[in-house]
Amino acid sequence: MSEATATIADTAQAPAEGPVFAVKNLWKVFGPRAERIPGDTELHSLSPAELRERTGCTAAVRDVSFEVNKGEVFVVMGLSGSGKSTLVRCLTRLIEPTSGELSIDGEDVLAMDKARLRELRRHRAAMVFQHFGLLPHRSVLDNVAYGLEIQGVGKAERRAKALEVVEKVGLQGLEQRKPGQLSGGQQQRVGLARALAVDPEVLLFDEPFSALDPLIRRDMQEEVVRLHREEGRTMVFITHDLSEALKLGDRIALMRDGRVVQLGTPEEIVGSPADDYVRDFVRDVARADVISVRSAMRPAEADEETTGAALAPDAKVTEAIEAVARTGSPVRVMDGARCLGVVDHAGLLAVVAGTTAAPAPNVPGKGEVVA
Ligand SMILES: Nc1ncnc2c1ncn2[C@@H]1O[C@H](COP(=O)(O)OP(=O)(O)OP(=O)(O)O)[C@@H](O)[C@H]1O
Repeated sequence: MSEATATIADTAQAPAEGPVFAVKNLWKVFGPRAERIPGDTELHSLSPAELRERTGCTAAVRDVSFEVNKGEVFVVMGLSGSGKSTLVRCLTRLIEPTSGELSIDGEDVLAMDKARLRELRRHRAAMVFQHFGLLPHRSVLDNVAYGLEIQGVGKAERRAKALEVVEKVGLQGLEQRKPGQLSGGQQQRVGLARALAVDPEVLLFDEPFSALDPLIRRDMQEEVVRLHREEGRTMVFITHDLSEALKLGDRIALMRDGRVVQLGTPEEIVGSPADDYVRDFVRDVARADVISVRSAMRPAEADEETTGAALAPDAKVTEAIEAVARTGSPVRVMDGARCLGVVDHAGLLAVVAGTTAAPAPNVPGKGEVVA
């Protein structure tokens, strides 16, 4: 008890080095006497339909644990009804978890009072929704400044900040338009700018692009990648779209029936699916776009270390295919001046055919000596 109190008090001064969000054994159960479900292990093995039949309850989030690290894009992916929205809404208690532990920067979210929660949602973890929630009678600029207005920021300051983020998301020139005079993609940019204006520690995206047409959607995904690259802001991104998850995620939590069935990098999920469900999910992914040359290489023979095209260890196999096809020789995988190995025709084909061993997390990496 006292330990928890100390943690909360300490966060005021101590910049957190640990994870941004830490979630442990989190449950959200909807239905009558929901709170009895997490503790009743006999019920845990039931399918959602059996659980509903036996108890009248739906376990939207079942015993989920993970951490979101500072600066990463953490994607929550799964089919409709798998529990993504419920899970992410639990992070700021827009939905009240049934049980488990939840903290942000070491501060217990479940212990927060109303004022602290409001502060959490307004300043620390801003949400970008699929339905942009824009105020129709306000200009773009005023919509963007809205979050600052409710924080009580003065007019001149919020205008300056709003102008800055409007430019950041590529809406300059449209500041005085009303939302109804914008395309769907532009409206989504306003929603994004509004969330960015309050300079939150974490941005939470709830399927923000799923209503957009494919080309605009791609633009917006690139926008997120760019913003992330420029700012390094922590992001939690919900999507049911695998290619979006693979494109944006540093790590992906793949959900099924309220559980996280696999948590890993795109490469781990595609290269070593945890079970048949995940394998089936990723079956049609172009593996060469996701698997890195680090996972496809073999040790270099003596003369191979010094000649031929070179790629960084995280380069994708697609790039190596291009280089091998062009030069006809194996490509060196270089960590700075050090040759970690080479990728040749056989290694590349094995990735494309899906016959490579799973990408091992312990393949030679930075700082390791390669014989
Ligand atoms: N308020 C509620 N009352 C009862 N059941 C709910 C409630 N909200 C969600 N559920 C159920 O919880 C499960 C998870 O829903 P959730 O909306 O989190 O899934 P999702 O993965 O976000 O789906 P989608 O992609 O369709 O938004 C579903 O079975 C849903 O029917």
